[in-house]
Amino acid sequence: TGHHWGYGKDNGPSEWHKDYPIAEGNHQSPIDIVPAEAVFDARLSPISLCYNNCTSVSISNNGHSVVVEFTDSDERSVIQGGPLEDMYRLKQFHFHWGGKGCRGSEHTVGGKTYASELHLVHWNAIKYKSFGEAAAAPDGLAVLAIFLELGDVHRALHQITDALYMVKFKGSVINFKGFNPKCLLPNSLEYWTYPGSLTTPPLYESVTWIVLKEPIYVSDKQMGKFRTLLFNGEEDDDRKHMENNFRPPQPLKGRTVRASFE
Ligand SMILES: CN(C)c1nnc([C@H](N)S(N)(=O)=O)s1
Ligand SMILES: [Zn+2]
Repeated sequence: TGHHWGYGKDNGPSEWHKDYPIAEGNHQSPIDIVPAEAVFDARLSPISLCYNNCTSVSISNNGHSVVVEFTDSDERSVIQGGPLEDMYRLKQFHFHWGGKGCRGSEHTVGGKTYASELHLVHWNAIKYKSFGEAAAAPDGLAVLAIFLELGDVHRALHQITDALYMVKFKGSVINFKGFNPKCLLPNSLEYWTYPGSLTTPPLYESVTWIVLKEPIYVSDKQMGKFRTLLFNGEEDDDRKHMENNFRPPQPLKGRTVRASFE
């Protein structure tokens, strides 16, 4: 039904402000991170990720990305520390990527784009009772962003890319238990952090972004499997490969980006 947001010419990021005026707000994401302008903050403690007995539930194609959902009814997979005052529960992770061989990340670093960007989305379960409630609060969400750079094959990512053929169409969901996202982390947890928003509608300005400096490396073949996903549902004859599902950088509007490292 009706006109829905997406990444095409008629419903893409430049059009979103019509249905979501906050798109032109002062705390929008992603942004271009300029390392030389980031402020080192010695008070920033290390990020603490406790994903040990995390509980993935499913992997699905929501028509915008491929999403791995987690049970967020307890404290089994949480992030804390760093710029965060409270403990945030992992709800889901998903990716943004480009077309063959070209840019696909949402955040950029001094104008450099990466092939893809992984977002681990968490919500503040200390202060709020649900993701929806948290999503409406400035300190409600925390998204950990990890860049994917083209290089050698990433062994752990195979668990994800080998499942993609089963969620080819929008609306497909399959069981995906026992996946622990800590296998997708780079060696260093050094990061930049700034106050921003969801990068897809409803674009709520409720996200503390934590962007890791060190990328993980994945092969072009693995990235190619993301592009076999489709934006459309099985019944839709108008087949469109899922690619370039990223929002370009938005104005910084005077925000300070802090760095956990010198
Ligand atoms: C409702 N949830 C979990 C999300 N809503 N928008 C999301 C965006 N994909 S992002 N990129 O995480 O801001 S994630
Ligand atoms: Zn995202």
